Amino acid sequence: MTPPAIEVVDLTMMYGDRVIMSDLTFSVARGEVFVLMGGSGSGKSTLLKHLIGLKEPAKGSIRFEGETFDLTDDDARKRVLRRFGVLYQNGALWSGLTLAENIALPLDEFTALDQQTIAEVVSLKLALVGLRGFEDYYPAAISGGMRKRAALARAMALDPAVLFFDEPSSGLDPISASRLDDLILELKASFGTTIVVVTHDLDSIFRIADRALFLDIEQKTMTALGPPAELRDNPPSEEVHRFLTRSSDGLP
Ligand SMILES: Nc1ncnc2c1ncn2[C@@H]1O[C@H](COP(=O)(O)OP(=O)(O)OP(=O)(O)O)[C@@H](O)[C@H]1O
Repeated sequence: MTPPAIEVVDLTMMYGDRVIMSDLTFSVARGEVFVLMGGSGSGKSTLLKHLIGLKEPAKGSIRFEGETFDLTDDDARKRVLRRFGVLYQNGALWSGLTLAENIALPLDEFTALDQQTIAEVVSLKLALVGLRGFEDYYPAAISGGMRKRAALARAMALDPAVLFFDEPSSGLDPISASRLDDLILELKASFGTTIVVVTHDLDSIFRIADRALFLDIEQKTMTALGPPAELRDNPPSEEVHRFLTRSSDGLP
């Protein structure tokens, strides 16, 4: 049997002596859109850091396609990281580089492709996110939504097995945010990419998530996991009910 994309077993996350969350056990299936949700400060970004190997579990384990992260083995760690694409909250494109140069960076670093081929891959990735012809633009010359999409093209450069998004809709107007959701669904449908998204945004959660995990800040553990509409209709706790039925523009 093929292992799940990501398998988390009995994870405890800590900063210093402070426990953020404990007893987290869940799997992300290959090809699903999996949302990490919860109130502000519940530990969503911290969990994302654990999943991409930036932070070591205080307890428990995380496997990627059956392989454990060995943070002490640099080569093994790079091999796993190369299979991930990460889209950080602030996009983080290099402002002094054109979009083409930004997207070429991971290809230069991790592949032996020649410059002509890299240019072709770059154009392909830009076309994929609706930015055909924007190769020579600098990030400052395009809109916030376009910058996010360009950052997505860069995260897709190495054809990742798993794409991680940290609050993709933050700072975007509703139309640009909805366009990004469309893209997430397209990537899932066209490439079968496994996609893990941290978000507060209810519209987005109901639209894109196959399953969502709820981190409860009071209980310091996960208290719900399932398709968001099912969790809304049969909430396992008052917190989950409140979170999924609040007015969509307010935070819990
Ligand atoms: N580097 C750090 N050192 C110490 N504590 C931290 C650090 N980063 C986050 N925390 C704390 O860990 C808890 C979880 O933070 P985290 O950013 O993961 O939550 P979040 O659910 O992503 O919040 P938000 O939705 O507001 O982004 C918070 O109490 C935060 O103050």
